[in-house]
Amino acid sequence: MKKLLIYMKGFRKECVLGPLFKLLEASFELLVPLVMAAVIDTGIGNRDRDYIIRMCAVLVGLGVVGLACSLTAQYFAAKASVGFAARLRAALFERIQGLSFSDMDVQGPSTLITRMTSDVNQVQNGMNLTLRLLLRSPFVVLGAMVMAFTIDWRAALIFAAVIPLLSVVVFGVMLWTMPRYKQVQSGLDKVLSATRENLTGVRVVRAFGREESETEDFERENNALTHLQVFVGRVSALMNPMTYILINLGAMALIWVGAIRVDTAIITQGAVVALLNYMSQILVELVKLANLIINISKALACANRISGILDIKPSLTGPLDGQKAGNAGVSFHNVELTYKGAGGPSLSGVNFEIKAGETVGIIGGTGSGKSSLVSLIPRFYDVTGGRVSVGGLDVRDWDLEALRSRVGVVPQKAVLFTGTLRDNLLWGNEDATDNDLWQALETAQASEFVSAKPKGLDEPVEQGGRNFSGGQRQRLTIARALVRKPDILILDDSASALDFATDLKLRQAISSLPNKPTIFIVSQRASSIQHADTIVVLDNGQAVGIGTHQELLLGCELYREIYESQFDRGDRK
Ligand SMILES: Nc1ncnc2c1ncn2[C@@H]1O[C@H](COP(=O)(O)OP(=O)(O)OP(=O)(O)O)[C@@H](O)[C@H]1O
Repeated sequence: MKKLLIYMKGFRKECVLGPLFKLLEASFELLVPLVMAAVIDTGIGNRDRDYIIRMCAVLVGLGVVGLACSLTAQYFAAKASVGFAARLRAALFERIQGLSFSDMDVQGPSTLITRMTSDVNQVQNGMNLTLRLLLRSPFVVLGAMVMAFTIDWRAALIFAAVIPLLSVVVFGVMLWTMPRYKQVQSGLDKVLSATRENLTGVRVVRAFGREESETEDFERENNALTHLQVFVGRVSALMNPMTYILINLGAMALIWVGAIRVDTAIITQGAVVALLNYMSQILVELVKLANLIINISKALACANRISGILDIKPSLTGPLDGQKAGNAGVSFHNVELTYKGAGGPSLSGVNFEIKAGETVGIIGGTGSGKSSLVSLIPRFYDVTGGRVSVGGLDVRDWDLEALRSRVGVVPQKAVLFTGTLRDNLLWGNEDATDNDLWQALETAQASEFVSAKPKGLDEPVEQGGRNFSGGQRQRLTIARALVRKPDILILDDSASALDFATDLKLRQAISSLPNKPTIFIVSQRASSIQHADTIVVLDNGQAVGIGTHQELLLGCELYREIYESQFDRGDRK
């Protein structure tokens, strides 16, 4: 938490004024029982109507001023805590943007979303309550005790007996419930992640008719959470009757002792009422204090989890004076890649060299390592053995930004972002003109359907690009990469949803680009890569064949099998 306090910088005034106004409010509250005592003793005792009205006006005044102080404190506390949370979210977002794919794999997107949302909210809530109540509640408890002892220390001895008992009940329930609330939180996390997974995969769930079993699974998790919540709720609910029993016993004792002392004219009736008021003020504040402690401990746990993310040292950093330019030739030297936490290597002993402007086809069965191989070029992952070079230089010696600005990547999953088509295409190069965008769309075989849209480049893109078909999304992501005019273009199975004719036209258009990039085409279709200058055949993370189509047909059994199986199906073009 300490580390997070740097994000409170600039809110010093709010952190002082918030609690200060809360203390002022509490001071006015502590005066109320005294005024009430005066109304009873002097006003009612002497049947002095004017005095009663004056004192009632004082009570209203105290209430209004107290309310004003409370609202002011709330304003400062909210300003500081909301500002703190906003900065924290921004810092988290920036850190997550800087994480490597490897770091992201370890954390997982669900965890990162939880850190950015509910954890930050919890910390914001904890900060707000701390600013308002951390000083106020103990101040009222102490103040009310002092006032009670000043009124009549003998009668106030009842406080000395009741308050420790009250504290035992309130804090005992708090200590018991705190760890259970943690279990509730983790149950809630489970329900949330089940919901998220189910909603993201809703089409698959329906396609496989899994609605019933998914509902059953969900109900099981949900019922477990409900049982735990009800159980914890019941125990917490015991707190109120127990504290009220104690407070009423205390009140009875106070009235009993007070009556005797009023009879013997040691204290007045008003003083007894004031003592009763102080007792209930103490009760309310003890309950608030217990809630505050629960909230602070929850906030601290969340703050530690947030710190955990902020503390991650990005595992990928480029040297500050790294390589910024070079030709677009790519070479793999004895490359090995083992993902963090994976049992074995996903790539091993991969060697090949590609000259600038050549086209490389990468083919192999599912899970053979095709995506892993191309992800090493823009340094999405670092090799765990050997080296990958671009322009003759190890990618780890490149300035990371410069390296990535030269590579256009079209990932397997076509992802578009909410906005317009233009917004999405400008991701490739924000300075691109409309003419550049249309050229990229033309090459990506997307200009026809984009120009048919009523708003053209200004056509809205809904979340995830769901208002476009799979094939249209693929072509738009290819256009986005082309807008960058990359020196190296990686198409990771990005034409899988296109028909053969469109796929062919796309490859021809890319190959005839004026400054033809070095192109990596990952595909399961032999037809997509057979005209490449070099084809790399992967099997179980190893390059079992490297050469041209003709060479591989003669010398690589796996390639021949893939080709012939597709040829037989008539896939060949
Ligand atoms: N982020 C990751 N963390 C751990 N293991 C991974 C990760 N990505 C891929 N793998 C593993 O590495 C191996 C190669 O995966 P990769 O995605 O490169 O295969 P692929 O040939 O592109 O497969 P496909 O054609 O199905 O997309 C697989 O066994 C996969 O389980």
